[in-house]
Amino acid sequence: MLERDYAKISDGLVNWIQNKVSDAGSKGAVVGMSGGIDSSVMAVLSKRAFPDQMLALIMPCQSNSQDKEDAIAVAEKFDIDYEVVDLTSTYEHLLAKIKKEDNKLAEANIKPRLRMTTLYYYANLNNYLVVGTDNKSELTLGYFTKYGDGGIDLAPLGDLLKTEVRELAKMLNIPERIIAKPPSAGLWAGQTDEEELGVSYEAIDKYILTGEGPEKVKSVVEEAQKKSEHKLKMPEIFNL
Ligand SMILES: Nc1ncnc2c1ncn2[C@@H]1O[C@H](COP(=O)(O)OP(=O)(O)OC[C@H]2O[C@@H]([n+]3cccc(C(=O)O)c3)[C@H](O)[C@@H]2O)[C@@H](O)[C@H]1O
Ligand SMILES: Nc1ncnc2c1ncn2[C@@H]1O[C@H](COP(=O)(O)OP(=O)(O)OP(=O)(O)O)[C@@H](O)[C@H]1O
Repeated sequence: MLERDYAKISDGLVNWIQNKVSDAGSKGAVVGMSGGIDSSVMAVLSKRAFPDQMLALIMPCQSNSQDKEDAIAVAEKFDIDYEVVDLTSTYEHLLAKIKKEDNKLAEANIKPRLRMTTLYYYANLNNYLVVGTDNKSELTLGYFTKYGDGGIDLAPLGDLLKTEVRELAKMLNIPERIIAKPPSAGLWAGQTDEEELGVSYEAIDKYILTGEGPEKVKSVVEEAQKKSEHKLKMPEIFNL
């Protein structure tokens, strides 16, 4: 990986978030905290950017209770104002109304979309922006739910690879147990990113950085990238 000055990157990110929020005429930031590394980093940086105008939302949705405890532990360690909004019953109620057949991914993608809806409620209410947590590895692969965790106003970590976010997290003193957790979208019990993708973030990041790596990694990255191009664009418009 590239040698980087993570203290300088952290200061740059804080300054960037402040400028973007101010350019938008907004007053602060709302961040969803999952108990994972990316959102812990973004919550800590947003708190630095807006010490008194930053809210974290912890939104379990049939989630592992340890993740909620981890998110609360980070919020308390860094004195971050947070609310817990449990979306489980909302999710189950909606699914009971609309479900036609079993489809794990179609059902699971509703969870990040309910979180997005909730984040925007608080953003509207407080004149805050929704600060996302997607990193360069996820954006490159399109490994996020369209209009779910991809439905955000700012993507400050979008130029940092997953492995670089880990270095940034260490520099920010994010608790080790969060840094060490296997990355997971938490969409179903036992899901891990690396199992779903079939390759490790180390290998993915090396390939993104250098264009080199085993054939399997190349095909996973290139196919995912091609399949998800639409996720990073505005919807197609029929031009008159
Ligand atoms: N060419 C095209 N042009 C315009 N739109 C197109 C399209 N192809 C599909 N679509 C639309 O996109 C939909 C598919 O995209 P989407 O609904 O996102 O669904 P999809 O990409 O199938 O699933 C989301 C993936 O992201 C992963 N994820 C989700 C959440 C968080 C994280 C994480 O680690 O942080 C990872 C999740 O595990 C899963 O692998 C289609 O149903 C269709 O509506
Ligand atoms: N239970 C949750 N409560 C609040 N926000 C959540 C929750 N789960 C996911 N999110 C939001 O959606 C983003 C995508 O989360 P996800 O769990 O899919 O994996 P991730 O990209 O590995 O992020 P993280 O490392 O923060 O878990 C999170 O970073 C967070 O902002």
